Amino acid sequence: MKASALSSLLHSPSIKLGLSTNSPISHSINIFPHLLFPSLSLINSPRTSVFSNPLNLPRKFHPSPSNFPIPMASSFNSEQARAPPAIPCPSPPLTKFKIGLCQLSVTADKERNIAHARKAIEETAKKGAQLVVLPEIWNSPYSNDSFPVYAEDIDAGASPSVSMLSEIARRLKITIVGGSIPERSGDRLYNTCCVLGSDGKVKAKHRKIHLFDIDIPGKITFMESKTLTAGETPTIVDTDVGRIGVGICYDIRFPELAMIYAARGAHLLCYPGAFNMTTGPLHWELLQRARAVDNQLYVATCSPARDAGAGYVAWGHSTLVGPFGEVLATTEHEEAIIIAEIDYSIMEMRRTNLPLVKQRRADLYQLVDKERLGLE
Ligand SMILES: NC(=O)CC(=O)C(=O)O
Repeated sequence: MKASALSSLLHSPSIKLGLSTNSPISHSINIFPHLLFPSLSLINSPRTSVFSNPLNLPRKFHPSPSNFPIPMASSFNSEQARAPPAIPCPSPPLTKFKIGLCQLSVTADKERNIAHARKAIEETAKKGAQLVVLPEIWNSPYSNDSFPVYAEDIDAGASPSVSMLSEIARRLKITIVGGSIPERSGDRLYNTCCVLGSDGKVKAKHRKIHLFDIDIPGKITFMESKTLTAGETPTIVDTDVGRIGVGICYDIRFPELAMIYAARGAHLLCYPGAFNMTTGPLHWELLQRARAVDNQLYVATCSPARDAGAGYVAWGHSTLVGPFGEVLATTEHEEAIIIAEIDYSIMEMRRTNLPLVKQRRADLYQLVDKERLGLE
């Protein structure tokens, strides 16, 4: 590369962003020194299929101090590993409380499902739970045929399911992460979770961001995108029991969402979810523990109970995982109410034991929260 071409590249805005560790979006753009200095790296680099080498990067590029200056530990700028910088976890309103996970049976009878959920929430609160979590799609069968039929217009106040949650949250003075229901908004349908505060108000509404489209021939094929529209925003909310990040089922497979919640100061992530008989045994617990241990926070999931005769058979196994990746409470596939204790002082202790936040290498990578940066 000629010196003048190199100079104009280095001074172009995109290259400046790529090289600056202080820029909030610097690491969302991949600029590699060997692309600027091809002679350093292209020696012995055979071209192969774009699939095995999608960025077409040279295969034999070995970063070394001579072509990649290694920063001193003090210049890692770990607080810059999140853009914008992570918000420290706020002091939660309480340190210890009981969470209740209602693994409910779901039928084709919506009125029965609502009455049944009401009873289960009452029972869970009686057992001391200050936070109650419901399953994904608890008022309707989980099927593309059912979603339009069972959908409710939450924003129009025409949702018997959310009205029930609101009434019971206010009466029992508890927080409810209301599983999810099919939501109708104009001509669109969403898979939506409402979080109810102890005053009965809807404090947050999360629309499933990642739609579950799966095709494993002979095992499971399901296309949520046939009927549903994806939500557009992460959802994090301050409640009487701490700062909660919400995802629905398939959302748990995307670590970036959980990382964004952690960077926004979440204490607890709640994922109402209905994994299935193919992916459930292998991935359900693994994903929960991964999200918890990576982010050093609590993760709670709540599934419908299994109905072997249903079109979509849920795995069950609602679970609470602690900030060290430990399973604190779980169940099998039948209907169940799980009561477990959350103690945020343990989370603080784990973060002191293993200070991942301070040890991040902002000089090598960065997570960009586009919503907080106003880049959406
Ligand atoms: N049902 C889902 O949204 C997700 C799921 O079952 C899986 O990811 O597997």
